[in-house]
Amino acid sequence: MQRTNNAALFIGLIQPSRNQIKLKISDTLLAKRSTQSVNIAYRLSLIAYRLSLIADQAKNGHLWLLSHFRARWLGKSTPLPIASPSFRRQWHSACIFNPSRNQFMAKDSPISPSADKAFAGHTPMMQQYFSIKADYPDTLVFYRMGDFYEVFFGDAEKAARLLDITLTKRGNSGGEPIAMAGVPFHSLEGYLAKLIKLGESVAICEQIGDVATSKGPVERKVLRVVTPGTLTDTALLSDKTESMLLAVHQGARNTCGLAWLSVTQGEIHLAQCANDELSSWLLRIAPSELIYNVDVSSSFEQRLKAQRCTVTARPAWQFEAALGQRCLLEQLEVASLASWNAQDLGDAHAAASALLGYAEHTQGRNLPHVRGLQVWRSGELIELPLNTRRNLELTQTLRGEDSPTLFSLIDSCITGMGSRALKSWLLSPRRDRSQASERLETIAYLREGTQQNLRAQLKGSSDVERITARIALRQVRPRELVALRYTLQKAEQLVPDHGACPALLAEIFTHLQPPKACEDLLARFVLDEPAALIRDGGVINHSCDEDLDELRGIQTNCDAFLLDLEGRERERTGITNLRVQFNKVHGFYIEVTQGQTAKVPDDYRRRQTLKNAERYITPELKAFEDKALSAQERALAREKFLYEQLLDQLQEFVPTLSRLARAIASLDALCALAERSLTLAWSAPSFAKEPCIDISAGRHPVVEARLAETGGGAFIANDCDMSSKSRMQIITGPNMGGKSTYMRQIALIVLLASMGSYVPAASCRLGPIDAIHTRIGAADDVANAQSTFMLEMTEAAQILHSASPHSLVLMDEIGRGTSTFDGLALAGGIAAYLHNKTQAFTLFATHYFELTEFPVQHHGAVNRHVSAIESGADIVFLHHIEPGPASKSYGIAVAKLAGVPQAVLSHARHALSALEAQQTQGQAQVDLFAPPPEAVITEQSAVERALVTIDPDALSPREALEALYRLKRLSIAA
Ligand SMILES: Nc1ncnc2c1ncn2[C@@H]1O[C@H](COP(=O)(O)OP(=O)(O)OP(=O)(O)O)[C@@H](O)[C@H]1O
Repeated sequence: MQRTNNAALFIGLIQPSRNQIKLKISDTLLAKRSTQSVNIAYRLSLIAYRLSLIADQAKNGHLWLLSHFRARWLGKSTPLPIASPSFRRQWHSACIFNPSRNQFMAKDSPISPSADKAFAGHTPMMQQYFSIKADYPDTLVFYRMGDFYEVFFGDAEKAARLLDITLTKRGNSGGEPIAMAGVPFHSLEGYLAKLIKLGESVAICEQIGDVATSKGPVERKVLRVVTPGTLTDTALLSDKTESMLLAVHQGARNTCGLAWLSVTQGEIHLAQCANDELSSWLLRIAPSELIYNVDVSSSFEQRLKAQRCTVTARPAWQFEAALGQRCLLEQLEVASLASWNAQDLGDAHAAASALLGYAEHTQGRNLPHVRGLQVWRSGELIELPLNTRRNLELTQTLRGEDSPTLFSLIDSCITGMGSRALKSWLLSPRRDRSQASERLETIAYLREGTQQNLRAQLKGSSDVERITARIALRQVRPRELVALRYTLQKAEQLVPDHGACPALLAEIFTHLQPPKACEDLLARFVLDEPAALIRDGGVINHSCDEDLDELRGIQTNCDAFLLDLEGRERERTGITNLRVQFNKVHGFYIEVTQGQTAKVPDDYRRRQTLKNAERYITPELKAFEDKALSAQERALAREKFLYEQLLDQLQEFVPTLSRLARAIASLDALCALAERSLTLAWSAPSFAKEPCIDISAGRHPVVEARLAETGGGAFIANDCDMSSKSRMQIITGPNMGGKSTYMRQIALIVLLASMGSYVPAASCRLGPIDAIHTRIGAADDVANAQSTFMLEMTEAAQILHSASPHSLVLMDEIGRGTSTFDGLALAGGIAAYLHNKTQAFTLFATHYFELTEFPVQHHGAVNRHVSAIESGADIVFLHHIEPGPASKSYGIAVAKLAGVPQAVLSHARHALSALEAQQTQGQAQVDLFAPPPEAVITEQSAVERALVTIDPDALSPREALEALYRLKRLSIAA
């Protein structure tokens, strides 16, 4: 808790926002340590408790103490009465008075009296630093000192290492030189970007007091904490990716509550899931930062820590369902969560309480722009497990690059908002087709020419979504406001020129009405080309404030005034070479050469004597000097004041601007899909109720684009016809023939159709789909101690456990990671399981010829092969999928293509003939797919039969002993 110089005895609950209280108790009051003062403190604490407010200044001073008590009380059913003896006992057992701070502090507070003793020898400024740092023990504290942000001690060493800046030792505090490193204030953003990329968090501590008037160190305060999951600065964020903050709460009975948001978006997301579904949720949300309850089980914690993001434990009291529900109601300004059907999601509410608390803590204020809620339920979305995303190269290539991927191909959005919306559509397709159908209907409409106009008008639009969030958080920069103004002007022209349009588009257009008053306000207040930062001045427009105009007038009229004064003084004194001048050291002065000094009037006061001249000041010039010099400073202060006022006025437009931003994003994404469908000659898919994947002339969009780019020839389109009667394709054919490409293209077409996009095919009819699973290729996961084969089997096991008859499963060369017989046997077993039990739509590519026998006994399976022709020892790939099994594998021909030395090839050919001859001679036919014989069930033994009759709970000790003897006898007899 900050110390306060407030003269009042005490002020309680100064900021009654729901998850922050500032409980200020004046030093003088606490210094008395009287019964009265303690009682007041008790009373305030209790009010805080009764209002169920949570202080977010954990582990420090009173606020920590309150939360600590509160967490304990919550376990009890009755609240403690004011100043009851047990309250007193609790207070004294946990709290200690720290005389050097005039504060009660938690006994284990990092700034307890004992810790304070250690501060005693430090300079006042260092003491201030330590007290601030105590609130942010795990965060780098950037402490503003004039034109620099300084970091000290351990932080300095870390920052110097991470940022490659110089570590120095200066001065002396507490008997030791101070290790420090610093960065200039104007290059803060660059350094922050670097630290955030490395997963660090930074508390920005600014000078908030008046440097001129403060005695001792100027007052400083942490105004915001920049963490990887709560970024708002456009410079630190990727244009096309949201930075998500996720809170995870481990509930009772194997459930988890999830709450997440992007601080720059206006929406909170909630979900509840079973523990074993957590991984797929984490994958889908892809948080940049994850917070969890410090009390979770250690195995749960390990799972969370395995995430590739910043993971932080937060105090248990921050995860509380009742509080979370209240926070949500307040945040959304509603009386009930019923309209989202979210009133019973206790675990998610608990996560939401921590989420909102943490997000507000980092921003240093509440989040007025967050007004939307989206509840996600297991089973609503099509499952896209990690392997599927990776293998299908949806947003990243297998090498980890951003392109060429499916997303990079379809993302022709004009704005960052559009790209982000499109990415989330791609990665969160719904099982229910209504959303996809609406999008398809809109794309069809946009393809009729409208999209070109709209896209042209969207060009140059700014990121309204992020700017709006920054307005709400009062962090917006002047130039962002100008960009917003231009976008609002553009948005006015986005209104459709057509009458009837699809419902989705009509809804988008209703939100595309930019608030005219907001545009006018921006035009009136902000210069067309303002300075980058308000602190530099030159931001507020002319003629919108008289005081500012006057102050600016003084600065601009300075030259004219001085010339005028010079003329008048020359006339008055008769000194023709008299000059009025200015320098930074002495300010304004009148310079008279030594020979003319006798003519100087009485009201001239000497300012400086030079060899050849005297410099004077007059009362009039002094008055002007005061006015001119202070005018600049005052103009700057006035601009800052007016800017704050502007931000106040802009707050009322935040909800409209958020809606506008979402409308622009959706419109942009839909226009991009329309444009892509035209440019890449895609067609509209249709949806069916019965299970089917019926594609004619389907293409792999990324491979096709790549071939076109590199002049690698035309892509060969292929059909796929799967239904409940023909659910499995066994695909064989030469290496490089196109098996993987074919399988992947089917998955991509299914995904594109499910998100509501046109597809790279002549036609596509798609039944219900609940998941896309892939087992394609495998790289050793040495880091996780998994061999290629282990990984292959783990992935196969996951698919066999989770796939359903509505899933699409891609199995590429399963079993190849072990010996031929093991691999073949396993591949046969897996194919049979998928066919008989799972009954998923399965594309099963293999080099085991034996598996081409599979369809003979399994009527839901068919053979397909990729065609190739041999010409001498060479091979030509036709990439065409045809019915029936492949006749040969052409492995040696492909090796030749790859440039394997001739000697190796002849050796291989020779060995191959020998192996084939050996196989045809001595092989008895093995039925690979026959079910295993039933396990022999042996009869129960006498002991086992006797055991069944015993009910241990019903036995007395004596009877138990007798039973034991009886069992022993039976076992000897047997
Ligand atoms: N339908 C197609 N039209 C044109 N080129 C294709 C087609 N399918 C595949 N190719 C080309 O052939 C290359 C190899 O395809 P793919 O990896 O699918 O073969 P594969 O049969 O799975 O090989 P392997 O069995 O060795 O894994 C692709 O990178 C692509 O350049």
